[in-house]
Amino acid sequence: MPDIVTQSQSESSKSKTKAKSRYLRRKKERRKARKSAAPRKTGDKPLEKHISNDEDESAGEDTDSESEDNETEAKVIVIPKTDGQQKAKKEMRKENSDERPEKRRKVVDEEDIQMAEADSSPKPDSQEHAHIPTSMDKPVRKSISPRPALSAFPLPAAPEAPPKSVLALQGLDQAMLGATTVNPGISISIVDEQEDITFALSERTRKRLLELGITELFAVQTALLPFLLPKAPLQRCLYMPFDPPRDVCVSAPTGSGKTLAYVIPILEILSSRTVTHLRALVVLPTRDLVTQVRETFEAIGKGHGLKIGVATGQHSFAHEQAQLIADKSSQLRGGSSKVDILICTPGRLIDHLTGTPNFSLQHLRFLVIDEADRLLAQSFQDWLAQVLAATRPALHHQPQALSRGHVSTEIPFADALAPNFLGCLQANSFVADNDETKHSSCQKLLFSATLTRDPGKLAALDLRSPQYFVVQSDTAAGIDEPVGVVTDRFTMPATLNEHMIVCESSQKPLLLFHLIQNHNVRNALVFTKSSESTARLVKLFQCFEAARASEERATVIRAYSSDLAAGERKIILDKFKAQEVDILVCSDLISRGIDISHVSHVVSYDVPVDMRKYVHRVGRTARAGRTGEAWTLVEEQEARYFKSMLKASDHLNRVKRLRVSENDLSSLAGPYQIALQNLKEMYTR
Ligand SMILES: Nc1ncnc2c1ncn2[C@@H]1O[C@H](COP(=O)(O)OP(=O)(O)OP(=O)(O)O)[C@@H](O)[C@H]1O
Repeated sequence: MPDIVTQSQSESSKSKTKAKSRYLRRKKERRKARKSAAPRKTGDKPLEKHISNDEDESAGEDTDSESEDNETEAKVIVIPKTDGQQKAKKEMRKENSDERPEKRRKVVDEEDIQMAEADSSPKPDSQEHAHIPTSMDKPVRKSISPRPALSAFPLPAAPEAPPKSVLALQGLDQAMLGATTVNPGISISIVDEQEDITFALSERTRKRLLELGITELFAVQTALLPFLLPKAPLQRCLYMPFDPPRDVCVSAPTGSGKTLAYVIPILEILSSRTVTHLRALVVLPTRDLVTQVRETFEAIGKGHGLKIGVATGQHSFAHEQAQLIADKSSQLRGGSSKVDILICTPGRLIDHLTGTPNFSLQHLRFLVIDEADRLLAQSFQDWLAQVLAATRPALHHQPQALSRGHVSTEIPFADALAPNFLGCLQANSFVADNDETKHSSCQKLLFSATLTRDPGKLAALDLRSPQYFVVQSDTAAGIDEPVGVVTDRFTMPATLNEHMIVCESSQKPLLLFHLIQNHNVRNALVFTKSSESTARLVKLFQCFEAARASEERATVIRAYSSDLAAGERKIILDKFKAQEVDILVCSDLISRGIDISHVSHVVSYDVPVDMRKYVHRVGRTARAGRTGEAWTLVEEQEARYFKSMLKASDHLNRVKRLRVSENDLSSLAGPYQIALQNLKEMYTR
C-alpha cells in the first residue's frame, strides 16, 4: 500500500511539474506578445513604471511597493490602451479563465491621475510653479497628500467703541471744531474810558449803558464785541462788497446777555448811515420775544437816531405796511423802508416779503436769528430759503426781482441799489468802474443756549466762513473735547440750584402747594405739559387757596397759555413783571428767551420732554448772575427716563434729590380734599 501511495504521489508531482512549466511557458509567450503589441513612440522616455488596466497581479504589486519606497523618485507614465493591447488582453483572459480568477485590483485611471495633478498643483503665483509639471515627471499614487485643514478665521467681535467726543466730531465742519471757547467768569468794566480801547464803543453808547446800570460787559459780550466791532473803519462799513464779513454762531447759557451782544454792534455800525434802508433784521420765534428785543434796542439805541420796527401780526397787515414802507406806490428797485431795524417773527416776515411792494432785503447788513435751533427746526413756508434768496440778486438778474410787486424795464435809481445788486442793471445802461464780483454785505448772526450741532441744518444757512463762540467753563469741557458745541452738553448758569422730587402722580398738586407754602415762593413760573393742564392746575390752586382760608395774603396764581388772546397774555405778563401776580402757570410758550429778572423759582410740574426744553425752562431763573431755584416733579414711572436724560447730558450730578415726607403733606391734606371736591362740582355744573 505504501508503494502504491508513493507511485501515485510521484505521478501527481510529475503532472504538477508539467502544469507549472506549461504555465510558465504561456506566461513567457504572453509577455512576448505584449511587448510586440505595444510599439514605443519615437522620443518617448524609457519606461520606469507602467501602469495599465491589463497589468498582471505581480506587476501591480511590484508597482505599489516601489512607489512606496521611492515616492519622490518614482516616475509613472500612463500609456493609453492600444487596440493591440486590448486584443491580447482578451485572448489572455480567455486562456486563463480556467486557471485562476482574476483578483480585483486597485485601478488607477488616467482621469484620476489628471485630477490628482490638478488638485496638488501649486498655486499660480507661488514660486514653485516656475516648473510646470507634466504627467511624465509627476508622482501619482502617493503624491496626493491629505489637504491641511483650513486655517480658522477669527470669530466676529465688535470693535471697541470710539470715545463719545470722537463720535460727536463726526460730520462737523472745521469751523465748529475751531470754535472760540469763552470763560463765563470773564467780565470787563466799561466805567473807565481807558479800558474801552478793545471794543471801541462810542461815547454815546457807553453813556447809555451806564445810564441803564450796565457797568461791565458779560463774557459773551467781551468775545462778540471786538469781533463784530473791529477798530478798522473799513470793517465797520455798511457795505462790504469786496471783503464781506464772516458769519457768527454763538452758544451761551441762558441769561448770559446774548441780546446785548448783538444789539450793541448793530446800533454802533448802523448809526453811521445817512439814508434809511432796512439794514438789520432780527428774527425771533414768538411775539413776546419780539417785544422784549425791541425794548432792548430802544433802550440802548436812544439818541442814535435809528428807527426800529416790528412785524408780528399783532396789528393788521396794512397797518404794518404803513409802519415799514415809506413809498408803496413808486416802482423802486432798491426798495423803500421807514425803518433801519426790523424785529419780526418768521411768518409775518414772509408775508411782507411776498406781499409788500418795495419791501427789500438787499441792503441788509445784519441778519440775526435768535433762538436759532428753534427757528431752524421751523420749516414754515421754507422761510429761511426765502429770506436768504432776498439778500442776493436773482440768478437770472431780472430787474423785477429786485423788489417785490413791481415790474419795470426803466433804468432804476442807481443810488437805491445795494452794491451787489448793481449787476442787475442792464449792461448798456450802467457802466461800473470795477468789474469785480460784489458780494452781499449781510452778516448772519446765530444765537442760542442750545445751538444746533446738526450740520445739515447749519448748511441751510449758507454761512460764510463762520466763527463759533461757545461760552462754557473749563470744567465743562473734557480734555479730549475741544468745545461743548460738539457734544450734547449745555452749560447752565453757575448760580442755578436744581432739584428733583420723585412722587406719585396723584400727589403732585398737593406737593406743589406744599413747596409753595413751605418755601414761601413768590415770583415763580410753573411749567405744565399743555394749556389744558395749565387751566386745571390754576383752578385747583385757586380752590385750595379759598379752602385754606389763611390769614396770610393769598397767593395770586394765573394761567399763561396759547388759549389766551395776545392782549390778555400781555396784560398777565405785565402784571407778573409788576409782581401783582405771584405765580404764572404756563406751557412751554414762554420757556424760551423771556427775561423777567425777579423770577426766583422755576417749577417743572410736568417733566420736560427733552434736555433742550429743560435747559430753557430752568433758564428763566438765575439770570444775569442772580441766584435761582429749579424744581422738577417727577412721577415714579418717569424717574428712570428723566435721570437718563440728565445723565446723557452729563448733568445728573447737578440735580439733587429733594424728599418730602407724608407728614409734611398731612397739614395741607384737609384743604386739599375740600379743593378737590369744589373743583369737581365746578366741572359738573
Ligand atoms: N453787561 C450786562 N450787565 C448787566 N446786565 C446785563 C448785561 N448784559 C445783559 N444783562 C441783562 O441780563 C439779562 C439776560 O440777558 P439776555 O436776555 O440777553 O440773556 P440771553 O443770553 O439772551 O438768555 P436766553 O438764552 O434765556 O434768551 C437781561 O435782563 C439783560 O438786561
